[in-house]
Amino acid sequence: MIDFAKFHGLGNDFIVVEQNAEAWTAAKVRAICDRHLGVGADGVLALERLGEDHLRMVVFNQDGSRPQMCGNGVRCAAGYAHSRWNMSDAILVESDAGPRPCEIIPGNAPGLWQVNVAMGPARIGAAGSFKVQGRTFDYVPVDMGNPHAVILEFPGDEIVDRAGTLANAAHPDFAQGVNLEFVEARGDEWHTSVYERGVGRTRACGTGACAVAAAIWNLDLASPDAPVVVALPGGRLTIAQRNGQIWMQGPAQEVFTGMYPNIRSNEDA
Ligand SMILES: N[C@@H](CCC[C@H](N)C(=O)O)C(=O)O
Repeated sequence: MIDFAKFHGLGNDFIVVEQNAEAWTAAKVRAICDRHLGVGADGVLALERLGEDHLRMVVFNQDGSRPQMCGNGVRCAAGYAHSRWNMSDAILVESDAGPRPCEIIPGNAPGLWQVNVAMGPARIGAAGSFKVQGRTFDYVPVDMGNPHAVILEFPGDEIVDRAGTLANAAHPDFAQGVNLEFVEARGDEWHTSVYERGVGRTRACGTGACAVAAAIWNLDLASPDAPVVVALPGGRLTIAQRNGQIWMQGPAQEVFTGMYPNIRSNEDA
C-alpha cells in the first residue's frame, strides 16, 4: 500500500507521497490521478527528506509527464514538511528547476498554511503568435523553470481548451509543450485562466501566476515596486519581485490522508 496525503493550493490538487520519484512510472501516476478510477488529482508530489529543513520534491503531471517545477505544489510540499517532519518556518525545497526557499507565515489554522516562496528569476523570451480557429493570439513566453506563454486576452473556456490542446500537440513554437495563461485586468487584479501542460485547464497554477506578473511588469502594465494580485478560478496569489527574484504567496491545504494499493495499472501489464 502507498500512504498518501491529499493537498491542494487554490484547488490545484496533489497526491503527496514520501517516496523516491523512481518508484513512479507514468502509468502509475495516470492511474492514481484518475478522477474516476483512482484517488484523483492534477498531479503527484514525490517528497524525500534531505536534512533538517531541507527536502526534495519531484512533480508528476496527471498525464505522467515530469515537469521541472510546480508553484502550488511547492507550497503544499512546505506545508507537508512543516507538519509531518516538524520542519521550521524556513524550508528549502529542491526541485528539478533548482532550489526554492519557502517561508511559512505564522498564524496558520490546522492543515492550512500560508507560504511565501522564492520562485527564482523569470526569463522572458521573444513575443510570438499562434492561431486558434482563425483567431490570432499574441503571447509572451516566460520561463519560470517550466515553460509558459502569457496572452493578454480572456477568450472563454472553449477557446482556452482548444488553444492548450493545439499548443501541446507538437506545435513548432512550443517544443517542450507549454502552460498557457489567458489574462485580463479587472480593477487592480489580473484575472487568469490557465491551461496546464500535462493536465488541461486547472483551478490555479503558481508558476503560471508568476509568469503573468513577470509579463505584466515586462510590458510596463504595472509598477514593479508593488505586488501583483493574480485571480485564478480557485483564488488569489500575490506575486512580488525583490532582487531579481519572483516571490509567490498563497495557501496550501491538507484535505485527507489515505492508502492506495500498490497495484500494477492496466497500462503496465
Ligand atoms: N500547477 C503547477 C504547474 C505544474 C507543472 C505544469 N503542468 C508543467 O507541465 O509545466 C503550478 O502551480 O505551478
